Amino acid sequence: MLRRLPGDEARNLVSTTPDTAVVFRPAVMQTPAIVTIVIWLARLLRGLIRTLWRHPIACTAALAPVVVTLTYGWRMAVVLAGFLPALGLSWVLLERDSFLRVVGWPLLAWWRLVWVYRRHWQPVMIVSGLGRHLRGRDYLPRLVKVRCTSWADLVTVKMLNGQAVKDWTDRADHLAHGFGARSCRVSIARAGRLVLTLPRHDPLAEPLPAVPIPEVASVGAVEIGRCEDGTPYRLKVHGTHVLIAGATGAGKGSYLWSAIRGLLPAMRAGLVQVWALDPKRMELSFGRALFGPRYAATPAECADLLEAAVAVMQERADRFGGNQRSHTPTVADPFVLVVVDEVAFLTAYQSDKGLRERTKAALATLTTQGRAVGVGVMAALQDPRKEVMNIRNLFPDKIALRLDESEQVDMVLGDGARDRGALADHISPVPELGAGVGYVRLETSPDPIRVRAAYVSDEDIRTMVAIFSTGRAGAHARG
Ligand SMILES: Nc1ncnc2c1ncn2[C@@H]1O[C@H](COP(=O)(O)OP(=O)(O)OP(=O)(O)O)[C@@H](O)[C@H]1O
Repeated sequence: MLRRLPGDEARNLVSTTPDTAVVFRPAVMQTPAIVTIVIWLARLLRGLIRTLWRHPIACTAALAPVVVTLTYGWRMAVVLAGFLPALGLSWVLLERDSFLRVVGWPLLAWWRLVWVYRRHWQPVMIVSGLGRHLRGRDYLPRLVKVRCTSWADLVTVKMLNGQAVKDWTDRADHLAHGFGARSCRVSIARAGRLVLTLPRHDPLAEPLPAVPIPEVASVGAVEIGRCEDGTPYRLKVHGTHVLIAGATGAGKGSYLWSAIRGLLPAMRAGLVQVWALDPKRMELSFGRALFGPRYAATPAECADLLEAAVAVMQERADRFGGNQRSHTPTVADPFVLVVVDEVAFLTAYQSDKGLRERTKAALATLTTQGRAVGVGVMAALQDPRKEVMNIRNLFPDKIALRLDESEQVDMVLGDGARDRGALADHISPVPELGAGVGYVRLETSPDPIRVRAAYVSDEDIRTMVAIFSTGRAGAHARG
């Protein structure tokens, strides 16, 4: 008690047992001044060593002028003060990335630590309920360190003993606005430690032009757009099935077309076939020449085409059985990607029950058995409810674009995805800002990542058709 209560507060604490006149008053011992001074000096020393250890660059920048002045006189300090900015400027101009990595981001991190996070830590923790103020003392989670990247602050915190990750994910909004960020994503660093990702600006706010068509035929992961950290976003299509959910105008088309664009050289080489189901006739019909006879628009044609894909799948399964367990695309056995725009129209909205059941059965068969024999499904839909799409869990990879309701996020990405920062219901409905922006949760990681697909314009699709039919890849590859 003596250690925990500041000043003489302990002296005023009295307690009684109920219904008696017995009074307990704690004994207060005066600590000798020398002990207090030694403790404060030890703390000061510890603080200094910790600051030097954690912020070597900032400390060097602050101490160097003093050391130079004391050692070589003030003239040398002035000469260096004029020389160093020129050196720094040359470094920035010649090697910007290394300058930012070594000097820029650590300095910014130090500034943000002092000016934003330390300054607001106590009030934000207390008001959000993540810290407690008990009997004159603050019990706060520990702010361990701040790192800066080009677009976000990564704040490592040590939770209070007894706190759960959910306590933090539930307060992501408090944290974001408390520290002046648009959003806050919570991920686990290790037991008891979390990393809060607080964006300083949105690197995906500008639409991206279509990704150049690859030079080489490949069935590997296709570049679709960009991730929030600026790295290319590559979507695996071979050996999986992909479901893309988003409200009308969310930009589902740009995912379908970017995937087809990335596969174009492989389509020309005969290693990939794209089978297109276009019940709305507004999306895939634009590049119809790419699909040849494997294009369907009416519900009956769609059911027939899906059953044809099932037949290919079963024929391959019979042939491969006992010989090979995975598929390598060849001209004889190309990778078949069945692309379905607005799959709910076929599985829920169409009136013909017979066709509906045939479609559902074929889709379920393809998504459960297709990936090992080189048949994949990439489907887009607006409404992710189970009544509309009861096989959504058969798609290993899912992408949530702008959604109308917060509950729909977990329906698409799985339980807890929204708590972990997949705020698909907050994506802007303004096409320039939000179309093509989405959250992806990969099989290997529970933390959703924010991405934006490149926009494939009508002109880009026309170019793709020209390349595919005339073979002028080189002329248009960067088009
Ligand atoms: N990746 C993108 N980047 C920027 N703008 C985009 C992107 N994708 C689409 N848009 C814009 O948003 C509009 C709607 O896109 P799109 O038709 O692909 O949405 P959708 O989700 O397929 O909608 P619907 O379900 O109604 O067909 C496009 O006309 C375009 O202007």
